[in-house]
Order: sequence, then structure tokens, then C-alpha cells
Amino acid sequence: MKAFLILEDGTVLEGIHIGADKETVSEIVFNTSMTGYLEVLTDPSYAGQAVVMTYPLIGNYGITPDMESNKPWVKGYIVRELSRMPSNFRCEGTIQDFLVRHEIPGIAGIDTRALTKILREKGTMNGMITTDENYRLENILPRLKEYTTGPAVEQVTCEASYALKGKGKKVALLDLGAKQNIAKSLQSRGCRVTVYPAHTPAEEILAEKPDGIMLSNGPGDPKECGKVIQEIKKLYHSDTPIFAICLGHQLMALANGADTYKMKYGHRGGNHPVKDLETGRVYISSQNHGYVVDTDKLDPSVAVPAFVNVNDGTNEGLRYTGKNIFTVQFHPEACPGPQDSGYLFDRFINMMGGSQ
Ligand SMILES: NC(=O)CC[C@H](N)C(=O)O
Repeated sequence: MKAFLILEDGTVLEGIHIGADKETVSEIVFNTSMTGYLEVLTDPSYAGQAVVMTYPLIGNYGITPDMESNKPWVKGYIVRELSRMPSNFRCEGTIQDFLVRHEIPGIAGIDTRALTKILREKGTMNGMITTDENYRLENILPRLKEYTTGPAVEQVTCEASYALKGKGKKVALLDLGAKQNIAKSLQSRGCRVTVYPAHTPAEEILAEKPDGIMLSNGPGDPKECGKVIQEIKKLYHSDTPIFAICLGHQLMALANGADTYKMKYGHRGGNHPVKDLETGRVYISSQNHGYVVDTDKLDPSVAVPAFVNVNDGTNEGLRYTGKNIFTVQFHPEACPGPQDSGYLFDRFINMMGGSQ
């Protein structure tokens, strides 16, 4: 069956329908990872967005246990070619069935690299995936212009707190849409992790006297998270060591008077170079973000830049002055992507006083 991808600027691309049989409006973002399509599909930070995979063949090892959460969160899926016969000893099914089961529509047969060039030149746009051949642009374009991801953290956070197996340092993980590998990275370093829903009052977390607090990644515009920011402010004022990733990093910055803005087309992929400003060393990182902290308005008595993106000079991390707090915009938990920056979890463990 034919399908159409209609962009906010009136561009229409024709392809083949995949996934669930329904129409979807979302923000269209591209990911340049050459591996790890499942980790991308199941990363809760993509809630409200349709992802364009620039790598041309997707799904060739099918569905395996490499999930970052228990379901796919993308609102649409845009690929060049979807593998019809996945082959892998761990394969448990096809992407096609996975998308249908979770009611996610998609489109294949799109020149995703050409589409990415459009998104790079014009910036991230909203779009619609539809199978309706009689679509009317004059009706659709105003709908596309209006669309926003809105408050998205509520859709992806856990409902109640829960404790994960482990002994050793007690870490409170605030789940803003956490990728599973954050908890796993802590557990593999001998931490006892308790996961809290995004709107848990700071007092409740601090009452458990955690050795450290971890703020996770998550979807949407960080400025939509006003209430969570209020709680993070209180966490900042406790003397607990804090490590934050991506949305968590942005919220900690907003809680401390910094600003964030939306980038033209974001960073989503597995090969973004980030420079550690303390050592001058460059690490290759996994990334998925559309917003970034504006360091121009950052008060150095509050925080100073710790990492910078080597491609475009945007901020990739902050160190909080006089505090046991550091935050990064990229993904040291990797999944998918290089594990270069996994050492940051070790730094966090050291901040909590070592692994015992
Ligand atoms: N992966 C994330 O946590 C992304 C943070 C935020 N939603 C952004 O797009 O910038």
C-alpha cells in the first residue's frame, strides 16, 4: 500500500506503508546511527517524534532483547528499506509486527538521506504519515504547524517507585523517561538503584538518604517540566552527589537560572564528538537531543561548561561550582552507540565515596 510523508513546508514524499494502519502527526527528526535501531525505537526520549533512519537497511536482525524500555515510543518510523527476512539467532520477530502490535505507523521506500538534507537545511519540521491518497495539503498543513510534543514526560515515566536488585551505594534514579541502560550501568558498578516517578517530591527522595541521585534522559521541551524543575532545585540544595543525563542535565541547568533553546535540527546518532574541557580529550558519544543549554547566560559561580560538541560548539555538559554535581547532554550509557564515556558512571561512583 502507498503511503505519504507530508512535511510542514509542503514537501510530499511517496513511499510504502509499514507498521500500523493509522495516520500520525509528529515532529520529524533524523538519526544517523548505523546500528542499534531497536535501542532508538525504544528510547522514551522519542515520544511525540517520528524518526528518520539515515542508515538504509533497517531491521536485519529483527526484534531482539536490546530494548531501552518495554515498548517503542516513536510516533512514526521512516526508513529506506525494512528487512523482510530478519536473520539472527536471538531474533524474536520482525519490526513490521512490532510496529503493528504497538500501533505505530511508518513509511518505507523513502530516500532518508535526501530527506535528512531537507531537515538539515530547513530545520526540524512537523510532518504527517498517511495512506490517504486524496490528502488535501490545505487541510493538513495548518494541523502540522500547530503540532507540539507538549508535556511528554508524564507519558513515559513510571507510575510508582520501585527498587532494583543490588547492594552497595544507594542511588535514587529520577525517571523522566529513563533508558534501561542507565540503571544497568549503575547496577553493574555495584549500586542499589531505586527508580522514582518524575513527579516525586524531592523530600520523599531525600528522606531515603540516597548516596547519590541520578536524573535521567526524557522527551520533549525541558521548559515543559516546570514542576519537576522545582523539585530538582531542592535536590540541588541537598548535599547529595548528582549526575544527570540529557533532559536531566537540561532541567538541572534550568533549575539554576540557565536557559535552554531548540537547535535547528538536533543531535541524534552514534558518532558525536564531545570534548572534555578539563583534559582536552575527545570522546565519541551517542546522542539524542533537540534542545541545548545556553551557556552564554550561565553564571560561573553556579556552573561551568565541562564538555563541548566538537562539531558545532554547543554545550555538552556542566560542572556545578562548589557542588558534587555534574551533568552531560550526551549518553554515557550508550545504547546504541560507543561506550567511550562510560567512565562518567565511575566518576559518579567515586563522588559517592567509592564502590562500597
Ligand atoms: N534524550 C533526551 O533526554 C532529550 C532531552 C530533550 N527532550 C531534547 O530533545 O533535547
